[in-house]
Amino acid sequence: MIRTENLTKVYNGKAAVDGLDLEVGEGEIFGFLGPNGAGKSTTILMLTGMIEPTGGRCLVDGIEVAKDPLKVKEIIGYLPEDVGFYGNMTGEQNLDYFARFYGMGAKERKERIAELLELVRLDGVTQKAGEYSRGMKQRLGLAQALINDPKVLFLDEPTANLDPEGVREYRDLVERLAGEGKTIFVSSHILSEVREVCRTVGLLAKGRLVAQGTLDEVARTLASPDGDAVRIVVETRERLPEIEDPEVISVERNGSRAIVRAKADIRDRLAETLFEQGVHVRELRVEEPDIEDVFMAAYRR
Ligand SMILES: Nc1ncnc2c1ncn2[C@@H]1O[C@H](COP(=O)(O)OP(=O)(O)OP(=O)(O)O)[C@@H](O)[C@H]1O
Repeated sequence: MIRTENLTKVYNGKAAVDGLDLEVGEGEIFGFLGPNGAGKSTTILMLTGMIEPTGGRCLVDGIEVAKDPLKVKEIIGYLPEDVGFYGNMTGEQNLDYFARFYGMGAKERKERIAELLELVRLDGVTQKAGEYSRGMKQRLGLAQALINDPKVLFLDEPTANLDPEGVREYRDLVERLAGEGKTIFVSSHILSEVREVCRTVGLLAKGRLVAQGTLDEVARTLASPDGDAVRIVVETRERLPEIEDPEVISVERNGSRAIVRAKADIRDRLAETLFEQGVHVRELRVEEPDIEDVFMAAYRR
């Protein structure tokens, strides 16, 4: 549903986004992670047709964004990092103003806006948007992003201004929208945020994609200098014998426990070998890396 090919944006001779190849499937909730300044917003601006790439291209639902930005805008919703509204108009009036750009008739606008205000829990709010708290602005931004019932939703740091209750409601909403078949692309520098809602992630650092896949896959790739080596924890009653297996990279012993680093998950074979040698296995499991740790390390790279 979303694809970038060698996507690049250069500002003042420096690449903010550097040869990005991304692929996000239909109905996915994709988390675009990276520290401040990694190039997340710049990528989203290119994907939503707000700025043009210096090189490469991006496609949304098969449409090349730079060639047909208006067509793309019809099928996407976008919540920018800093949402701006007309301060002297209510939330409803702001949405109505925005909805007109989509050529919606008065009746359709009224119904859709009422539905959206309820969805983001701003129904019944009569204040002008200029008096809104940051969290309320964020909610109104989300309603605005949904006005055209988009197929693809781009959310740039959507929880930045929300309180815990707001974050919980936002998560429920994202799940619900994904349940309707929408593709959701969320950028964040907060791992725990992405971890809650996203099935797949891409990690960006200095404009480059460091890893992509499920969170576990990404964590494993980052954790291990030899790519996707599997760490197997083995605890045995007897001393662990030498392991002769072509897939084994190294064995680190510590008393009755050992960490076996292997090119693949060889637990079944290992269990059989140890059984044949009369060694009693107490524990045999794949050690999942601590995600927080590996991401922090990747951020610092
Ligand atoms: N309009 C611009 N002109 C010049 N440089 C820019 C411009 N926009 C972004 N940059 C630079 O590009 C790099 C990436 O910025 P970007 O805002 O895309 O990062 P980000 O990952 O979204 O970070 P943040 O979470 O802080 O928004 C930064 O070094 C930034 O200074």
